[in-house]
Amino acid sequence: MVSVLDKRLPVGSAGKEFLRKAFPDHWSFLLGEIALYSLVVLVVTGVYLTFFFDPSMAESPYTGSYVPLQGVMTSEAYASVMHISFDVRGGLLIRQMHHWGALVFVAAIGVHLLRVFFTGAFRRPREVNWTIGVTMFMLALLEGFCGYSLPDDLLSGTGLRTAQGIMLSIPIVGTYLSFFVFGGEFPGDEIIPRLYVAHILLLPGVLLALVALHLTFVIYHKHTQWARPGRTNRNVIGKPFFPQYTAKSVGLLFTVGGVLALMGALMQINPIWTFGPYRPDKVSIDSQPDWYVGFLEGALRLTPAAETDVAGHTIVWDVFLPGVVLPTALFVILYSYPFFERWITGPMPEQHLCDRPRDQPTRTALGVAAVSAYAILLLAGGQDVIALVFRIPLEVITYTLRTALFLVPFLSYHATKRACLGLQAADRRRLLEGLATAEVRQNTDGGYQQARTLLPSAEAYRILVRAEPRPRAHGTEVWRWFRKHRLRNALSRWYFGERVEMPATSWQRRRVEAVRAGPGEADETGES
Ligand code: HEM
Ligand code: HEM
Repeated sequence: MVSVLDKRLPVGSAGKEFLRKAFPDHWSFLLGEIALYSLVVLVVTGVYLTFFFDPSMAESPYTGSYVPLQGVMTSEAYASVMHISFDVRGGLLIRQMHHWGALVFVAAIGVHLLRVFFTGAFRRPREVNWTIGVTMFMLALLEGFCGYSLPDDLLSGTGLRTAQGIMLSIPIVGTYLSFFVFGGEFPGDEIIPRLYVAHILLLPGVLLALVALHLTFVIYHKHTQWARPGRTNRNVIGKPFFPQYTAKSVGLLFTVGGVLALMGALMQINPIWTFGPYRPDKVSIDSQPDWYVGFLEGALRLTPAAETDVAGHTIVWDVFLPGVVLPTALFVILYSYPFFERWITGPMPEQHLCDRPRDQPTRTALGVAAVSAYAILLLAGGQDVIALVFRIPLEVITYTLRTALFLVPFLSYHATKRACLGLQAADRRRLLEGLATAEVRQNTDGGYQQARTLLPSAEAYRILVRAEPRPRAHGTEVWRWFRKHRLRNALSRWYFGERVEMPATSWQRRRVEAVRAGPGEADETGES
């Protein structure tokens, strides 16, 4: 069969080259794969759910097997999810796997994004793949929100109401947008069928196409690797794709599937029967969105009320800023980050070695500050739960979190930058002083000294091989004073200005050159 195909298609040669591709090993490179495999679980479980889900908002009295709701008017959508949960064989398990899968999927993407950010894996030539990643991240959030809205229970209706409020807050076009999306007044009877098409066809279609493109780029650019003797900016050292890497990756697929099955079987999620079907006149005070929308909910809760009337239009700042400006700003920053860093770095060759976060103090500090701001907004999303559990007045929590939102990122930025520089200084000390041994030596004056050995070459290599962008001073003496260059130079000084210089004695450079030129490890395949 293989030879028949081989004679007709270029599978043999292309396949052989692909199967021998080297993939470097590191646990942090598994995060992208966890995202990939939870997406596989989502597609498989999602297809099963489509067999039973009915995306209709037509209402009728509930007649299913959950006794407390019998006779209550519900939509067909709600009744079908109740049917999946109580009557379909394995329905609740698959539904819970689907929901847990969604939570794990977005979490894996988030942590994968942070890995790529902190190791600088978005630098040339991977900027485009970063951009594709950010688009997938946005689509994943939308996909999760659409899915969460499908069961038409009180929680999903509350979420949709919030989304409509955010749409309405957009000046001038808000009302038209809301009418367009909902097909008239909220909630109408169009929104669930529309979200359904988006959820099972449109968004997964685009998402899967982008995942394919993303992985093609990973193969085309080759994967980044951590600096180790033999690993340079011009080669890739790792396990061949087949059989070693494939075996590991298939193992991970089964692990992700198994863990999600266990979670679906053992941990209840989104029990829609506790809150009942959505009714526009009812609001659930317990409602919490899925975790990945929590930061928006938190931002809405923390922003103080403020309105402005402009030419007969009311701008509701406390909804517009957190609901529209914040997510837009987040994605604009994410999209432009690699290009911003490149702009202040100036021309650099391709970068295939991962940065150690400590070697880029400003980038690492900015990342930690952003994560801390995100964590505070997420906490604010559950401010009512915190008030209830710890019996603290809601206002106290709100004011504390408002202050923390400004203070904590500022402090984390400076603390992280100091910590990175401190770690660089510790590296420098280890390079200069070597490692302490168990031997104690007596000198000619009778004093005692602990003997030291040179730092092992692998470790010296890791410390010394680092990308070394310097603050830029663009242009000639005259041009440098032009505003464009002044801003760029100032940003470059702030970004790259602080670093601990490593000793560059000739013996150390020679050692690095020696290991750099040396062969890779015996069990691994190198590829230029
Ligand atoms: C990125 C991928 C996906 C995410 C993040 C996601 C997320 C979700 C979430 C959170 C729910 C609510 C579950 C609940 O009832 O508790 C849901 C429902 C649903 N999803 Fe997805 N989903 C994804 C992909 C898919 C795909 C590919 C399909 C089908 C081809 C699908 C079909 C469905 C159906 C039919 C429902 C309604 C049934 C129900 O709520 O139990 N999903 N989805
Ligand atoms: C559906 C979501 C995603 C999937 C399934 C996915 C999958 C993967 C996989 C399997 C890899 C190779 C292994 C690894 O480095 O972890 C990878 C690499 C990469 N991903 Fe993603 N990813 C997703 C989202 C993102 C996002 C949100 C970003 C950034 C904004 C991103 C940026 C990158 C980059 C730059 C690489 C190359 C890294 C390197 O060579 O070191 N990806 N992705």
